[in-house]
Amino acid sequence: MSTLTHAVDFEKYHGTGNDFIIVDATDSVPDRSAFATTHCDRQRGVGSDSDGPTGADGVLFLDLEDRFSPPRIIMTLLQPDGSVAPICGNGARCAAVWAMDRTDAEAVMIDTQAGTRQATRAEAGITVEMGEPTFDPDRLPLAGDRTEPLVEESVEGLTITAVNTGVPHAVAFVDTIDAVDVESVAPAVRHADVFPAGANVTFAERVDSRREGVPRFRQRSYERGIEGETQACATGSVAIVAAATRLGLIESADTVELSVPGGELQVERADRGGLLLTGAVDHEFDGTVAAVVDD
Ligand SMILES: N[C@@H](CCC[C@H](N)C(=O)O)C(=O)O
Repeated sequence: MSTLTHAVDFEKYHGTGNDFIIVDATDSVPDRSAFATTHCDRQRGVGSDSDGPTGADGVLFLDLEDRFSPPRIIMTLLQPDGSVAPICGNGARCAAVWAMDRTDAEAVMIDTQAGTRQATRAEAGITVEMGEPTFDPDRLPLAGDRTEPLVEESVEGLTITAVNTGVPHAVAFVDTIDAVDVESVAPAVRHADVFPAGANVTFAERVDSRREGVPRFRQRSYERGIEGETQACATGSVAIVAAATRLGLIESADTVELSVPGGELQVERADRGGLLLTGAVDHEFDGTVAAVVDD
């Protein structure tokens, strides 16, 4: 057997700092996990001619089916550790722009392992359906035969509420988010026995509203699969809104603003149920990298 390499074109996008390498899924990448681990590396991964390596938070393999109206995309997110994430809210927004630029459509349907989500162009970027969060222990999942949701319990010394927003999140409300040493505190919770599939760990601080009647939180998230803090995490933003609503910290969430390290996100309740997330998307650069093919 010989080892060959095959050139793969990519485009690099970010949604409020959560950044992704986008590859057309019709391009042959036999080992997607290895491809993601290699090219997401922050020191040696993809980069632009001017800035050198940037790496990424993941690789989105997108299969565009433009015979449908609205066009559909089958989205598969490979993370830097080689795992597949069922959904990614910021990735979905990037995928939507990628598809809209190819089709001139203003709306697309995105098929993910967590369900189909519609994305539409909005004044502040892209709005994507995020579905209905659940606290159900079986659907999180939580370990054992637990029947009660995990709400404001101490796990590894951190008081958290567990919610699944397409992926599992442990949400901790804190007084001063800048004082949290995320990289020290989060890993034990992310790997806690109560989360058999692991969990993302999202910290939230309630801050003064900028718009009357619109609650506002600052957010920092430590992501499973990246094993570090990211600039934004959309499923985490939705998790904060769901947990804050359940705990009575906010009234029924018509609109909530989230300030993340990479920018601003907004969560709203959708007319047809579930939550919507809106935020900006930027196209960074394009390039070509190698995928290994065993012959
Ligand atoms: N960054 C994402 C979430 C990606 C999935 C997550 N790391 C997991 O493995 O659960 C977002 O914007 O939602």
